[in-house]
Amino acid sequence: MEKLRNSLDPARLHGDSSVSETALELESALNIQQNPMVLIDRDYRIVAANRAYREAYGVRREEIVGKHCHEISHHSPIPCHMRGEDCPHQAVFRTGQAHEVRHIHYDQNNHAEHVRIRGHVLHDPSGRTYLGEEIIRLPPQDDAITCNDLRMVGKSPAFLRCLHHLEMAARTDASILLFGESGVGKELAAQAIHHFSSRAAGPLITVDCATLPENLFESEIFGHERGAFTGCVGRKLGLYEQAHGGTLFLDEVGELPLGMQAKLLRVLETGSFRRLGGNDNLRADVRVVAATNRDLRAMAAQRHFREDLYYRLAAITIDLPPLRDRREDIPGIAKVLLERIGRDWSGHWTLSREAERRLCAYNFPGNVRELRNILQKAAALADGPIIEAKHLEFFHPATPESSAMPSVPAARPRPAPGRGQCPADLLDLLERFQGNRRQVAEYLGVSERSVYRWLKRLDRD
Ligand SMILES: Nc1ncnc2c1ncn2[C@@H]1O[C@H](COP(=O)(O)OP(=O)(O)OP(=O)(O)O)[C@@H](O)[C@H]1O
Repeated sequence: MEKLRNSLDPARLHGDSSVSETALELESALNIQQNPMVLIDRDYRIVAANRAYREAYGVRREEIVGKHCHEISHHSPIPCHMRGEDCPHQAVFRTGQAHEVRHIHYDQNNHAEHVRIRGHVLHDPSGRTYLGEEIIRLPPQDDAITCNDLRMVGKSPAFLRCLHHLEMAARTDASILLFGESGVGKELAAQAIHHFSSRAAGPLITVDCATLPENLFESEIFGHERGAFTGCVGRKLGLYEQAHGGTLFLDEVGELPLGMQAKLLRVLETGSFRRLGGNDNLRADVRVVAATNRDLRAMAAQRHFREDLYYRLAAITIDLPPLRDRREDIPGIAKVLLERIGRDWSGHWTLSREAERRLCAYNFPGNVRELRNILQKAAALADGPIIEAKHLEFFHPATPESSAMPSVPAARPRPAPGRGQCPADLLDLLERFQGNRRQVAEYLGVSERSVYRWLKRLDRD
């Protein structure tokens, strides 16, 4: 870096005559780096690039020096932060701090690859700042995170920004609150955090707060000793203790009744607990990730959620964008979901161009879960391997062009299904009520917890 710094002589860099000579000198300094590296000025112009960079992107020196970085790596006429991406250039020149992001870069043949970019801050002798971008190329299988055969797919700026936040947050040991609509991928995001964290080799334990019965809360979370209550045989480790050395995922934390919130807060604050019927104060080393589709701050203002618990859970908050705000991801996710359906049903389906266009225009109130539902039905209806537009059944065929959503039919309560039974058309109802589980529950005359439990079961089937 020192050699590089010395080469950054402003008189030579910005003088007319010796730019290429200086670029060559800088380039030889950059060649010390094995990873592709490029030096960029405040105006997004490439000042020099090392050999590894030129080879990775299939470009000659004369083709890139003096060009805008976004033209070369993103094939875009505008800087990537203007397209919604987290841009190291912005961060370095605004804050003067090093910055790391995950992006998709394109080579000369328009081949996309996932990269991690480390943006270093460099100063020339007169104090002028430059961005030194070191590019770490990620292996192809890293374009999706594989967790228990579930893949988190996407390449839109909104998705990449979210993925980047998940990765950065995962590296800390702080508690993380994931916020997003139903079906948007919060559980997958929690798995991704665990996977990226230093606790990845430890357990990931999920607590479905929406379905945990109040009377079993303590024994489920803290465990119990033998004979702690009538009918209790043997000792049981609680979920909190089981998560020792790993991550505890509190799904649907907004559904937790106030009484349980107080008990949860106590263990999160002290890190210590007792099994039911036990006398020992035990400790577990646990990182907490929570998820909700509720506005917990508004709930706290109405005293439906404890404010102190909110702050304990939300050291870092990450919003997961709804699918309609990242439409570019729809074809890629649909492809992966169809592959999965094909594996499960021993078949093979792809989308016709028109079917893909229709999907990309749809609003998806139920997000990725709804997309999967639509594709499953379409695969069942298709009489060959190609899914046509006519096979796609939308409850809300609203498109961005006709953005007014048709109103939801009047929610006259329907007789509840058999006790504990999941109605066959649950996913259709979810679509009809625009992903609103509370309205589905009211319509069915069951608790929201039941709807949540059925949905989770469907995800696992
Ligand atoms: N980016 C993605 N790529 C591929 N599949 C996804 C993605 N996001 C979500 N899914 C799939 O969509 C379904 C719903 O995801 P998930 O259960 O994580 O959503 P959620 O936000 O936790 O929903 P809820 O709030 O209703 O619990 C799952 O089958 C999941 O595998």
